[in-house]
Amino acid sequence: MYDECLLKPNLVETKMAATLSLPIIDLSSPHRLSTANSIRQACVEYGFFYLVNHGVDTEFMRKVLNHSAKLFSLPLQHKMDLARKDYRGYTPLYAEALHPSVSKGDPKESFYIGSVEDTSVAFLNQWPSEELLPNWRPTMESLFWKLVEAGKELLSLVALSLNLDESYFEKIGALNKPSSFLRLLHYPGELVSNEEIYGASPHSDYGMITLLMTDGVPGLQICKEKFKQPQVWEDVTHVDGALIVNIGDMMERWTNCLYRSTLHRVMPTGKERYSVAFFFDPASDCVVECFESCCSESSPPRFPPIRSGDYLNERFRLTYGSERELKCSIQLKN
Ligand SMILES: O=C(O)CCC(=O)C(=O)O
Ligand SMILES: [Fe+2]
Repeated sequence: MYDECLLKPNLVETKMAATLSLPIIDLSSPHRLSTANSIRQACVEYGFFYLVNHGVDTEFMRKVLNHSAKLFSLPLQHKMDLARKDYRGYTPLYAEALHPSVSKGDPKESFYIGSVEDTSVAFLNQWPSEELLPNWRPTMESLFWKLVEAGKELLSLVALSLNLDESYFEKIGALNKPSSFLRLLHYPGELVSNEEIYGASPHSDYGMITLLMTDGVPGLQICKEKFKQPQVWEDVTHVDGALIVNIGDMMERWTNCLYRSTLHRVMPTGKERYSVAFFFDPASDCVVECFESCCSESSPPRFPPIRSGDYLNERFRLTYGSERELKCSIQLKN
């Protein structure tokens, strides 16, 4: 699917990347049809847009990023006490690459929080103790709930944008215990070697939609035409108070590639950077099958139906290997 030359970007080309003006979508607008139309245009053209009035206020976003910075500044041993298990917890530097064929992991550390909404899995989450990081867990739980709320609201507009009933995703069971994940990210910033050409290697997200919070430090780039060579990368700048939303691979399958799951990456700038990604994915038993409004006789479905859980498991396996492999890579590094 990816060309190898993608992995060796020319740094000159990178520095000269053009800056995009992505569409801004107002989640609270009463003009739902025109908002849905703008979403459609954004998803067809970019697969990315900014979301404003989404219910997570700027002050709270700052608080979340501060809490995230506190976690990552803990001594490594404290963080390793929360090492990732069942896809939840701390992942150290270089332990994973978002592009499956990058041999060395990405120079970033992350902390994963799985659904707090689904009580059958919420207990799997790992939390720093209240003594170590006061108010950390309630802050992240509150963020989780706010993003679930924003995600559901946004999906009703996405359904409308595809000429479907506003409650379509609910009706097909996608939102009944959605498999959502928060990924707190820290890119340390200092360039350790010339080899480290990425903060996060090129990838598309696997799921339905991603809502991303950034701290203002640049680095995020997108490539609209993932199969075209040479690839053209454009900068996505931070907009204060806005979330950056992107379409994932499952939504691309659902829409028969009408909506793009756009390739993106994070380039290192030498500056420390924090971000928080919220992956809002369908419930695992929801079947992802081309929407009727997205196929016709002349444009038949390009992908067979697939259970969301099966699809995600396979993508996770390719990215993370098994949890056993993760433990080995951690031991080697300490
Ligand atoms: O850190 C960022 O800005 C993007 C992160 C990202 O694309 C991801 O975690 O999937
Ligand atoms: Fe991503």
